[in-house]
Amino acid sequence: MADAMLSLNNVESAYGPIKAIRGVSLSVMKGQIATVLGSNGAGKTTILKTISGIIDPRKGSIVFRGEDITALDPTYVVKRGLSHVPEGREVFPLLTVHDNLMMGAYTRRDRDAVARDLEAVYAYFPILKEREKQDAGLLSGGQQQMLAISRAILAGPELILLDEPSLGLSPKLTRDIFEIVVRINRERGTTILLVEQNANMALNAADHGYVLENGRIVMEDTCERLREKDDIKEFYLGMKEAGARGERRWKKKKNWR
Ligand SMILES: Nc1ncnc2c1ncn2[C@@H]1O[C@H](COP(=O)(O)OP(=O)(O)OP(=O)(O)O)[C@@H](O)[C@H]1O
Repeated sequence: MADAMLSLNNVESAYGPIKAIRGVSLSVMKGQIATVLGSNGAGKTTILKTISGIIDPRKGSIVFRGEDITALDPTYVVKRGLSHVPEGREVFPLLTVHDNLMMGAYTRRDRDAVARDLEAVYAYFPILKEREKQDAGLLSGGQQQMLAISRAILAGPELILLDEPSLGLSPKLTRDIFEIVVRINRERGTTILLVEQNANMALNAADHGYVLENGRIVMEDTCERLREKDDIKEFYLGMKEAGARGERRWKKKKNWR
């Protein structure tokens, strides 16, 4: 049985009066990819922001590599080995591709290892090497996603938090990026927590999954088993039953079986 690298215990976070996540408990096992599925506004981004210290939770605790990191400053959390790839990438548009990557490594002193990591990300994404002297703002959306993931690797993380890498990308580019994410996990042993609306891609890439609805976890299981569940097929994989019966089932309340 793998160890939990990250655990959230009964975490609640809010924006003023709006409770965005309530009583969220989840674990990410060392060496695995875990995913949180959920539709718009379910609270996926809030979970990641709460883990990385951008938002302080109102309740609950977060343990990373055996240490309580609840509400710690994001800079400290990064130094402990946790990198966050935010939704919308947030690359520095006026810095070159190379300088964006080096921003990821700026707290590191192990220069040789940084140089090896730079070579590794250029091998995963050769287009970044080709364009290393160009401003990041000139890259396409998909290339900026590659850059954001690569910048996270340059921080030398044990765990990467990945917020909707498929956002705004074509199906082909989404597949390509997911393939590299899985390789990063398998080849480098980096643990990954991925939040996604694209359930199909996420359930194929990840080992373990959680379903988030209105800020609460309503289901968890291995991704292999989640793919076989009726509610997941219907509501997340779009495999509606045909005809009137299917229509009735579609309208009925989800009961997460
Ligand atoms: N800065 C904010 N101020 C107020 N409410 C917010 C803020 N950010 C998010 N929310 C609310 O918190 C809830 C959860 O939002 P969150 O962004 O975490 O969801 P999400 O699952 O990541 O959605 P999406 O897939 O659309 O990015 C939503 O009801 C949202 O409206």
